[in-house]
Amino acid sequence: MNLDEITVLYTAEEIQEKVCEMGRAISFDYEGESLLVVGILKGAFIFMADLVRQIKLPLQLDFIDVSSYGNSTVSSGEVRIMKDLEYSIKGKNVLIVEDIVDSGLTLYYITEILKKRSPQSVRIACLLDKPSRRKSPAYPDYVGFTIPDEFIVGYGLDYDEKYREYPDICILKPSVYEK
Ligand SMILES: O=P(O)(O)OC[C@H]1O[C@H](OP(=O)(O)OP(=O)(O)O)[C@H](O)[C@@H]1O
Ligand code: HPA
Ligand SMILES: [Mg+2]
Repeated sequence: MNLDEITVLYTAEEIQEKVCEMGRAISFDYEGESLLVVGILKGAFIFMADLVRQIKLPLQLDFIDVSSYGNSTVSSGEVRIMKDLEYSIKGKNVLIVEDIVDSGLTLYYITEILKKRSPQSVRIACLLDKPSRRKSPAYPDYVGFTIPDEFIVGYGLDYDEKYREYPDICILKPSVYEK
């Protein structure tokens, strides 16, 4: 990892504080109910691991893997399911957990698919929201940080599969990908 390529936007401590806040809000809103938490691989895996430990409700986990970016910083515009959910979501309260909503295409595609499977409810929790780049209607219910139009890495987010393990949320310098 080359630290000259990145600038810290939110530290690991700031992220934990925000994730605790989101966990409290979700626990409050669904009090007395149970949740099926659906993580979108791979980017959401770290956020999901931290978030579920802050949700004080009975819950189950499942994962779906879609891809639209490949090794680029711009969405290809085409979303493909690489791995579907293991369990039925019929009659369940589904909470989709996503690391970032950028063009909104991934989330729009996934919510449309899941809504057709007769869940009791579908809500979305995303850590980062980049509304300036939206191309599809995607309305997250729980948002951690609203961020500017920068390419972000760290805390699960990658550029060309690098930086996912970095503990802070960072801006990737454009000189890295504008070649
Ligand atoms: O709002 P959008 O423009 O669709 O972008 C957001 C999606 O793009 C990234 O995933 P990606 O498809 O790169 O796969 P990954 O999670 O495995 O990194 C990110 O994790 C979100 O899932
Ligand atoms: O800013 C981003 N960083 C990493 N992955 C992404 N996928 C969409 N936007 C981003
Ligand atoms: Mg993703």
